[in-house]
This record gives sequence, structure tokens and C-alpha cells, in this order.
Amino acid sequence: MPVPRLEIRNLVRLFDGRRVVDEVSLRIMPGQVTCLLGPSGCGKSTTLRMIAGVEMQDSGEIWVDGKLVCDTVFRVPPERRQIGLMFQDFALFPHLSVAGNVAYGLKGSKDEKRARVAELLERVDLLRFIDGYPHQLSGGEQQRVALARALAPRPRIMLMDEPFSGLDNRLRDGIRDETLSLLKEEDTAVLLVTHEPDEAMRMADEIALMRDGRIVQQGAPYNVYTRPVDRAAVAFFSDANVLRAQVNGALAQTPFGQFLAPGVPDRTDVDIVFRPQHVKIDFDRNGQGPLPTPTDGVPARAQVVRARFMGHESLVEFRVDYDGSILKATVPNVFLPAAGTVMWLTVRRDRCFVFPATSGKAAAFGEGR
Ligand SMILES: Nc1ncnc2c1ncn2[C@@H]1O[C@H](COP(=O)(O)OP(=O)(O)OP(=O)(O)O)[C@@H](O)[C@H]1O
Repeated sequence: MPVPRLEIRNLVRLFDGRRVVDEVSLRIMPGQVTCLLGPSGCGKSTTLRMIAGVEMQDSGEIWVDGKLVCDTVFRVPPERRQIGLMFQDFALFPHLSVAGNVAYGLKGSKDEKRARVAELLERVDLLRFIDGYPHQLSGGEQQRVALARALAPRPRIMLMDEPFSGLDNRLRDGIRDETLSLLKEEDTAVLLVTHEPDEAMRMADEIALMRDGRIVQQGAPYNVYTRPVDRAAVAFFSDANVLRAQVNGALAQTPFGQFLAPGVPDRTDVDIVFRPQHVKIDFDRNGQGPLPTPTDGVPARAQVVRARFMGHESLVEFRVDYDGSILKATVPNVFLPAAGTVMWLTVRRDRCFVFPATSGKAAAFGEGR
């Protein structure tokens, strides 16, 4: 079996008796980008700091290329771990030139260093600034110099903590893509920390979804998005509609007909969760909606509460007659029906998830953004 570039096993970190990192395990292969994704305070940065060696774990192990780097007894110091760091506030040294910054962690002769510096600055398209100083560069250019500096010593692993959050949106996409291709070329294993699902979807080969110190789901972005483990995992990536229903005879009754809830005991509440893009809208035809179909189920009559244009799509909120629940639907382009308009909704049944009912937790996890 191939040896992971980075492997962490059951990392635990306690602050004031609280497990802020709780049995976190990960394996990252060379050239692979893994995103540790989760809301603020879930323990992402603490995990990263332990791997970097600037913080000690209370238990667990860190392995690099099959060799133990740190457990609770043995510890390779941070500077000998061959790990590159790139943080949002990881500023360049203002008194050093661009070349001086990139050469900072390099060993070897003056000529060797100069060659490596030039190679990397060329790669990030900043060779013309080799003798310039950080204050002469834009934020995006400084970020690219920081990337060149982090990559110059050929780290085996790159740890990145929200490295692009200081950049404006237009710059960010370009720099993300450049960074990604450079890291892939160098065959670096990357652990990127972010609280932004879009960033994780864009960058990651694998997403590790973290909550309250634990990894709750791990896999390729497509799998994490389309097969969420729970209601909060759906809501973290997008708006989520939730219908609460009680189970009887393994069936949950909703405005859209019955949903299977196999193995759920009678009189237990479940949440039927689906994304706004999986709600279909139809016009009212003399009090009638579309006919039921096996894929879309039974249509539910609803009234428009409000509609907003979001740029590439419109977001329409409905109140469903059946039980008064509020549902959101997205429609491509401009669709802005007046409040009070009667319409009929159906849902893509294959895109609905049935989970045990949860209380307020999901809202705290980003639902309703
Ligand atoms: N040195 C410390 N002493 C006490 N508590 C700490 C310390 N460092 C972090 N914490 C707590 O540990 C938890 C996890 O913090 P951490 O910075 O790892 O979260 P995060 O997921 O990276 O959040 P963010 O995205 O906001 O940076 C937080 O509740 C934080 O308050």
C-alpha cells in the first residue's frame, strides 16, 4: 500500500478540559490537496498548528512519509519537519527584498539560492519584481511571493490556513488556481484549512468536514456534497429546506407525499432535507398543479412570500399551504413572481435526505445563510 506523505492518527488537543481537537485522523498522499472545512472555532487551526509543530497534542501521532514525527514523547522540531506554511497573516519581511524573502528558508550556495528564487518567481509570474520590496507590491502579488517563499525549500507538505481570505474575490480565484497547479507540479501534499465551502470545493481532492473538534465526514467533494451525513452537513454547503414529519409504518407524511424512513420507529420525528435547487416550480392552472410523478412525487400548493434576484439565479421563498412551512427554491436567471402568487412545488425525491430530527444545532451550523 502506498505510504501517505502525511498521516495523523487520533490527534487530541484539550483546552481547559475541553477537547477542541477530538481524535482527528487524516491521510494525505503526495500531490493531494485535502481541505479541512468547518465553521469558526471547530478546531481546524489547532490541528494545523500541531502538524506544524508549534503546538503539542495531548495525544495522537503525526507521521511523514512513513516516519514518526511526533507523538506525546518523541518530537521532531518544527524547522526539521520540511513543512511549508502559508497563513493569511503570514506577512513578508518588509525590510527584505522580494528575492530575500523567497530565499529566506533556503540552504546552499549563493548561486543555487538565486537560481531557485528566480525559478519560483518566474513560476508565479513575478520575476520582474525580484529586486523590489514588499510595499511596492499589491496584496495579490505579495500573496504570490509568500507562496514562492513557502515552496522554495521544496517542502514535502504545505499547510495553508485561510491563505486567500485577505484577497478580493476577483484576485482570489486566479491565485487559487495558480497556487493549486504549482503545488501539484511540486507533488506537495497540501492540507488547507478553510471555513468556505466554495473554496474547499474548488481546491480539494478530498474534503474533511469538521465540527466540534471531530471530522464528521470525509471524501471527494462530489461525495460529501451529494451524500451528506446529516442535516448540518447539507446546510453547511448551501441553503437547506427542512420539513419535519412524524414516522408511521416506516413512512413520513409530507406536503410532497410520503417518504421512506426505513428502520425508524413509529411516532419518531424525522427531517426531510433538500436544497433549493431541487425544488421545481409550476404555475397554477385553474386550481390544479402538475400531475404526480414517481421522481417528483406529489405537488404541493404554495404562495410566494418573496423573490430576490441573486445575480445568476433568483431565490424565491414560498409558504406551503399544507402545513405553513417556508421553503426556498432557486431558479436560473430572473424569476420574480409577486408576493401572494399561487404556485405548485415539487421536489426531486432522489435529492432529498431523511435524517433523524435535530433541534437548533443545524441553524448554528450555517443553515439559512
Ligand atoms: N491557546 C488556547 N487556549 C484556549 N483555547 C483555545 C486556544 N487556542 C484555541 N482555543 C479554542 O479552541 C477552539 C478551536 O480553535 P481553532 O482556532 O482551532 O478553531 P478554527 O476552526 O481554526 O477557527 P477559525 O476558523 O475561527 O480560526 C476554539 O474554541 C478556541 O477558542
